[in-house]
Amino acid sequence: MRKRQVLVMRLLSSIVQQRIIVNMMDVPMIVSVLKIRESSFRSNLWKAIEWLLFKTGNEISRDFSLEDLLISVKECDTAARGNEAKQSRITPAASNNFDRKHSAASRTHRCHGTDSLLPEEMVEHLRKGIGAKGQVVHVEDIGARRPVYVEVPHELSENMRSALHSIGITQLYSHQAESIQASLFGKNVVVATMTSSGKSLCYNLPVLEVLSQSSSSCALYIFPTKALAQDQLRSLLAMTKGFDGSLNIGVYDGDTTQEERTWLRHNSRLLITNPDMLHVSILPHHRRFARILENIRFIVIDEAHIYKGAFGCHTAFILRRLRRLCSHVYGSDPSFVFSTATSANPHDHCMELASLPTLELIQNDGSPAARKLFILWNPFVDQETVAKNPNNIMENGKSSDESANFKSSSPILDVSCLFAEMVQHGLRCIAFCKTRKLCELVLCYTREILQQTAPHLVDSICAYRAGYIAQNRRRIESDFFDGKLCGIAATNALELGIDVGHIDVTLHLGFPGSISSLWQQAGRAGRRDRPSLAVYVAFEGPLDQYFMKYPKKLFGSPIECCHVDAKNQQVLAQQLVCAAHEHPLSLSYDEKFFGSGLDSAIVSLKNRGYLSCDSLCNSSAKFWNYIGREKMPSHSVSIRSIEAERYKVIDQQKKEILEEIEESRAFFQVYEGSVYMNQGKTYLVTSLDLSRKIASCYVADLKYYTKSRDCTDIHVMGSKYAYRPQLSNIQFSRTTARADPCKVTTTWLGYHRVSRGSNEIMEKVDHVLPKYSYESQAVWVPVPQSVKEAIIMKDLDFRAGLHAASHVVLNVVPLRIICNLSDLAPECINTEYTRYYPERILLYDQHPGGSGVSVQVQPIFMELLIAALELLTSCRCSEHGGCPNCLQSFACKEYNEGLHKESAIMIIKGVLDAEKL
Ligand SMILES: Nc1ncnc2c1ncn2[C@@H]1O[C@H](COP(=O)(O)OP(=O)(O)OP(=O)(O)O)[C@@H](O)[C@H]1O
Repeated sequence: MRKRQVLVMRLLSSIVQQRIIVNMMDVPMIVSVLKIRESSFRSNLWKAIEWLLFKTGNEISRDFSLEDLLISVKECDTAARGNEAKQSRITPAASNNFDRKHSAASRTHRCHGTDSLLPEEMVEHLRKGIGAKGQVVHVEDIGARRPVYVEVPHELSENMRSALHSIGITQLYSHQAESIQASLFGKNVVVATMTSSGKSLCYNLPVLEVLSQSSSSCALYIFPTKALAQDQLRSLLAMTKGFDGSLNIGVYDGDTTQEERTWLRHNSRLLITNPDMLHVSILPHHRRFARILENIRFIVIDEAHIYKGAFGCHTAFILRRLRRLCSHVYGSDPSFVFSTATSANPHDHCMELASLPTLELIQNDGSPAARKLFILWNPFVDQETVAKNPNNIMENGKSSDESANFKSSSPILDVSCLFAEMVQHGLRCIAFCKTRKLCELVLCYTREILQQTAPHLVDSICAYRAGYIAQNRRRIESDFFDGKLCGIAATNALELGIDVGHIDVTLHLGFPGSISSLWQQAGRAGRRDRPSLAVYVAFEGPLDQYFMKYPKKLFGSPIECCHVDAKNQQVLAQQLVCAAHEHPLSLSYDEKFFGSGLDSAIVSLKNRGYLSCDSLCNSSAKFWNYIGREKMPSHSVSIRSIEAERYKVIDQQKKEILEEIEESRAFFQVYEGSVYMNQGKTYLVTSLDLSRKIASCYVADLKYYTKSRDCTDIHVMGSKYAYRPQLSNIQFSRTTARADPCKVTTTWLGYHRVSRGSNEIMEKVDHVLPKYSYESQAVWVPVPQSVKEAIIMKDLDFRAGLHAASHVVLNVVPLRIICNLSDLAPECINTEYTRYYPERILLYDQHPGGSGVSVQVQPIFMELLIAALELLTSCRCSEHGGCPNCLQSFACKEYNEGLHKESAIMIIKGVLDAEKL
């Protein structure tokens, strides 16, 4: 009783003290929560206090906020009804899932130890500790690989040998010697060996050898990111310390000052750049680079596997523009060296990328690799799995069956607990997360855990993702390298080979989209000769659960192909305009670079007023000159589908820029009233200035998060208009999937404030923002009218069926195509609107300009429908809204509302039947 009194006193004083905060926040919000609970509030007050005490381990000295109490009232009310697993209205988006389980999970065992552990020891530690419920469903032991060393080839001069010595290398791996010899022989080479297998030396040694033999020879290095370019500059400068000063190695990118640019153009012999810079600066102004282009001996393309999708397609044409200028204007014929991650087709991919006649593939990896243990971790482990697994006997002798009714079921929480474990036990770790938001959440929750288990380590971890300003990213990279940080929650921005020093463990929150990407990420740990650990934590989605069930499919499957579509007519047209601006086009000379589509593309560009020619010559000898209106056509061709318009997110207290965010994301993430996360801290956004493109926010400890209310319309261009408000009467006699250009338009309605504790909507706020539109590509198939009628006859929800069908097709795409799932989105039907939606199953490329995935999906659409039907009919869930194993989707813009499984089954069957007609 004494405890109760103390607590109530503290609670009341806390409420009084928090009045200002309450005022600053949102009084209506608090009142609305109170109203919802009015009837049961008093009777539940004591229960809530006890609940709060229980949650915080009887820590009566802690201050509780009013919101803590309100949330506890709801929690204990829910728990008392024995309904802890109650679904909130908006399950199961990842963050919600976490929040729903967070309070329960915080009561589970946490390790407070900080003794050093080796990666192998960590496996047992996890099995006995936070993984004692059987979450470790598989451990793949990937044995060590012994190095195959060879002598440094005699073709390399004494100068190169001493350069190697200066960086501590006396012997080469066999693949390095093989590729160096091929390059010195003048061949085009692609090196496709494991991560950290010393691929950089494969190009650095032959390039430096040739450049030091001839004082005019030059080389161009192309890296996909600025960070990699800087990393390479550091390695090259270290290697060439003893060289004479004539190389003048430098980075020429968007961060290079005008003076440096001029100096590099005049003096550099080894220029490091990126495809964007080639596209908008170097090629359009090629005369300024005449010295380099006349003497160019090597073009090096690092991380070639990155060049796929729309970016890959543009880069392929940029390389063709570069090669043609070298050939037609400067009389040079450089050799290519590609370095790429292992894939099923590195040779074909790189040949296509640069349109090369020959290319030598080097893939017999001679580098050593230490042992790696690869854990598959399933937070959704069921009794059956646990019972079957003999490893799941806990230390105290109890079979884990006894606790199998526990489902931790929060991958985000599990990754956060694992992250904290690694850091606590001295293992340097990267936690890879699929999205920026997940990355922030993992950081935030890991810090919360460390606050309880090892507070001195809270600041030793941070997040790393796109959006942070370059200066902050460089600081994080060097702090990690120097050991000031021991863990990073990262998106795939850290998947590429930036050297951040030794890493012991990689955590993978969900399947990253391709097996090759998973290996690429896991390869970041255990570089050099130390054993390492990887832990793949599954989401509840079908693909993750499939790999958890059948680990052989993950570890035994060949790595996927990497495709670049250098025949895309839209991209060809855009790039030909740029090429013609640089140097007149000719059918006779340029077909070998641009392919057989050149002729018709030239005619079309002539008709559109971009090209003209001297009409006296015959068609193949004609030269086509650029006559378009834009002074610099490359400036209007976006090669990464990256939007030029960005919003600055500013911390109004510290007056510093936290992030620069793309316009399309800004309206989802930093609207007025939204809760925004950065480096694990939560901020409240106070304004979004559309004219200055600035979002202002301040740090706020909020117990709710926000979800934007919006709806996205897809208008397939060239087809019937998508959103006419009346029913369509078009009958489709036959269904055939099509890939078409489309216009994607998002309309904002407002947002919800959602409680972090209970996941219930606290308040619905309306607001208006300008609509956001962009052009993209969609793949779609019409649904026959007869199917619609049959569904309506059965009194099922047709719209919800369409919505569910597009989800489930999206869910099976990764079974057939290597892609980043965030590239593609399903057409989601908004439940707030009751207007007409076209009868179709549709997926679209999420990035402005399109990423090329829809086009890849089109020929296999029917196979995907068959797989989707299998998935739906084999899933035993009985809810209309399905489950994350079948039709729910992370990508759902409507938070998985308005879905209907039975209706989706009828729709997919109907489309497949119609296709057979
Ligand atoms: N012959 C060698 N003997 C010993 N160490 C080597 C040798 N070659 C390279 N290394 C070292 O191996 C490490 C990895 O090299 P590097 O970064 O070039 O690999 P990579 O294959 O390009 O990596 P990533 O796949 O991440 O791009 C470096 O520290 C490098 O110094």
